[in-house]
Amino acid sequence: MSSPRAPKDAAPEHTPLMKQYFSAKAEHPEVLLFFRMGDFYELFYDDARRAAKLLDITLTQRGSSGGAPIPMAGVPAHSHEGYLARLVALGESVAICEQIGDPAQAKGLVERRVVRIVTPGTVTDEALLDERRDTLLMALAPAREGYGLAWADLSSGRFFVNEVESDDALAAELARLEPAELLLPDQDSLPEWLGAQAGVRRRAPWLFDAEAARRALTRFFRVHDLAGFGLDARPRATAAAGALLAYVEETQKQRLPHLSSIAFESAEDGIAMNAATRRHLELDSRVDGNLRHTLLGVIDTSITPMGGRLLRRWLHRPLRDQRVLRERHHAVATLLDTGVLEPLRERFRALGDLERILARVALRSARPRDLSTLRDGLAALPDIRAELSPLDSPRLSALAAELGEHGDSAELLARAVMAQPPVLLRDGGVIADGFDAELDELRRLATNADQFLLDLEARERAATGIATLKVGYNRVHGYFIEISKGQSDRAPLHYARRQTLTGAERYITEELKTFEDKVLGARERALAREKALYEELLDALNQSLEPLKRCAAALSELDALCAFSERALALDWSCPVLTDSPGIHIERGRHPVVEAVREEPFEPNDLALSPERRMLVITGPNMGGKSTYMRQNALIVLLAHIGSFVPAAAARIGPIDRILTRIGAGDDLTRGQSTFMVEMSETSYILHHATEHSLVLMDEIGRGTSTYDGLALAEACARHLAQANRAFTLFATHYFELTALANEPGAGIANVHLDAVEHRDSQGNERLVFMHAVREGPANRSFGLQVAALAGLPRPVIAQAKGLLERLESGMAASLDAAAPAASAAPASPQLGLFAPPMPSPVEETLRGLDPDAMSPREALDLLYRMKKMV
Ligand SMILES: Nc1ncnc2c1ncn2[C@@H]1O[C@H](COP(=O)(O)OP(=O)(O)OP(=O)(O)O)[C@@H](O)[C@H]1O
Repeated sequence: MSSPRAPKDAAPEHTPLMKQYFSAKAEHPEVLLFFRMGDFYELFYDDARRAAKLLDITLTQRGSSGGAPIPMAGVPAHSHEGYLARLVALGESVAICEQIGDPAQAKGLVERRVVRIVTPGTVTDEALLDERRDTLLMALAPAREGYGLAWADLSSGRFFVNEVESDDALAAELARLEPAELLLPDQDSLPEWLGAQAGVRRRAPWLFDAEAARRALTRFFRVHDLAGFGLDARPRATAAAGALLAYVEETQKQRLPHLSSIAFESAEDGIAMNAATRRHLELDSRVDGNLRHTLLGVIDTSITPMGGRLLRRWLHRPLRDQRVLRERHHAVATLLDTGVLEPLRERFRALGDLERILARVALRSARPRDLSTLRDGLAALPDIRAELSPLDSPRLSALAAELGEHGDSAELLARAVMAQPPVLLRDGGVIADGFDAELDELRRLATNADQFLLDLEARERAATGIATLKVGYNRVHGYFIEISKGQSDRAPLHYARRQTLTGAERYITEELKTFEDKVLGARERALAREKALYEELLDALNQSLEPLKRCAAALSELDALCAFSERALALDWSCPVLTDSPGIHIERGRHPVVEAVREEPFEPNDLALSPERRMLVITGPNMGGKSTYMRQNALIVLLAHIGSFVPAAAARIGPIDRILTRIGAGDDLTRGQSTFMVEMSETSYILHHATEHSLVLMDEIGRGTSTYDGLALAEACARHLAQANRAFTLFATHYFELTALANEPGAGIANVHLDAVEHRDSQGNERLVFMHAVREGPANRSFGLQVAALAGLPRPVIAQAKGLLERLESGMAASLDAAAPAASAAPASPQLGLFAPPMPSPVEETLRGLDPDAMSPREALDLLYRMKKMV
């Protein structure tokens, strides 16, 4: 951590300015200190070295203090936001030390104070935030069993808590929420992987004390107890919330009226997905970084950033409550059927990011354009309500009611704020003309001054008859009437001498003095008045903060639901049916992302899973579409559970508690685990967590190790999933042996396959055409060599492989003739069976030919030695 390394014993020799710096730095040793000096924020010592490296700015020196030169780096105050954004993105925190009061008025050193600390999880400045992603601060309170979790989004005011019982559940929550900053108690007992999370900040363990937290929270929220937040008898969550609040208060150093309540978010209410599942299904990220080719990339056509953030939250937390989901589905259908979709979406364009604007209003950092956007947004409300009012949808009606009226705020903003205010309040011109008489007067004075002076000059010339008389101004003496020396004896008596120059005399009159008093500083006073009015405006808006926040939340949800409708219409999706009876039935389902990306038409496929048919073993050629089929079904189930329509002709889905996947592509080798190790730990997670309400995808399990080990593991896992977990499972495999599982009575396992056909094209080249259609029964060929040829393997290698394959297959055929009845499950054209009996070995031949009863002990021992040599 950075700290000034200044010579300690030389402290008395430090300059007063550096003493001021050290005292500020001493309070914030762990973060970079931006020390305001005039038009710059300066960093010193180790902070300067660190910032120079991170920001690629020049490291210089500023004189010396305490007998040593002071390393220094600085950023201009007017453009410091860009630098802050970069530091925060790099996980750094920055304490902002401002000059307090007016430097021009200060006697001696101007006072300086740290006014706030910008940290990755607490930023609220527009420039430092990702528009379409929440920025979360999280605190974690470990208990003897499980953990308490609290997370807050200061840029919206949302504050949640939860409790989890295991490390697995904790990891899943971290993967879902991806906090920008994670507060952990500074103690050794935490699992090692937690410390390796992004954005970890260690805090003193006593900050995570449940009883102290309860007191701090009741004080902060001004409540008697925490029962209203669902926090009574939840010491773990309370401790986490308290630790979070302490950090927020410490860094923000101001009131936080938008943090107005805490909500308990139970993990059981959502369909559980762990980090691997989110990654495998490419919900909102991809290994190649192409975000358009993710599920979110396809479904997010929301208009407002707040709508987009809500959609992402929904996507990461599919719900289990079918009543809520049915209401969303109904709302989406209503928007579609009634033709209000486009007019409504058009209105959303005026809205902007009301949610974050309101947070900045609460934090009093809202800028003029935030207020004009809020004004325009509120002005759009009556039209939005009018579009919604005739609709017959419970959810839409509830949202219309949540919007509220906000006539007072709308009217106030319409009167108070200029049509197009400047970016910053600093130079004024924000408060509209006609809003405040005093401001109008001050502005009139400031702008009319020039004309007044010209008029005065003309009048005085006429009155005195001195044609060279001039009215002027200088900083020291203020306004004056100037008459050349030669004419000065003609100056009227009421002219009071102000200044004598070599060639001229300068005078002041009563009228000019009065004018001067009024005008001098009119601009400054107008600005001060504007700032005061701006603060009053923020006060007034803060009076209505809660209803305004509810309005922004309702608008976000409307935007998200409209995006679902728009997608359903544009992509021809249908409304899923959620039922209480277990099973998943999908007709003509498609993969939303593959379909959007591919130029050729997508082949739709059905899925039927029920309590009697729990597992599908999926076989077929490489490139045949197995992975696509599995993922599309998971995505359809997921979309149905966030309230969206789905890419299928029809879908009927029973209760689902988890989606669990093991899919090979994009294995994360950066975590220092081998491919096989990753495969097995993900499989182990699935076998431990899948229930009879879970949807499990297993893609080519066992491929990461030797063939026999792999097959044995794959079969054992498939059996366990079908018999012990009893999960709804899609099991894609190249191990043909697994197709025999379907023959076991009562196992609930069926075979489906994908196919390809070979044909010669007009040039006589062999071509492989993938059918992409899922059919009942096992596949009969794997086309591995043909796919390898397609991939460009050299012809001699393919030719040699063909020869080897033929030899292996003929060996197989011979052994199959004599083989056990298990082989009867094999198709007419056999694949190579790994567990088929191999050719007899010389040792076996020898054993078969001997008669142990006819051998002496000595002969038996000799034979044993000979056989040992044979193997
Ligand atoms: N139903 C479909 N309709 C059209 N194209 C499809 C369909 N399914 C898959 N595809 C295309 O085929 C490609 C290969 O599919 P996929 O990766 O699912 O095959 P696979 O059987 O899992 O292959 P492997 O066994 O080699 O992993 C996909 O990238 C996609 O472009």
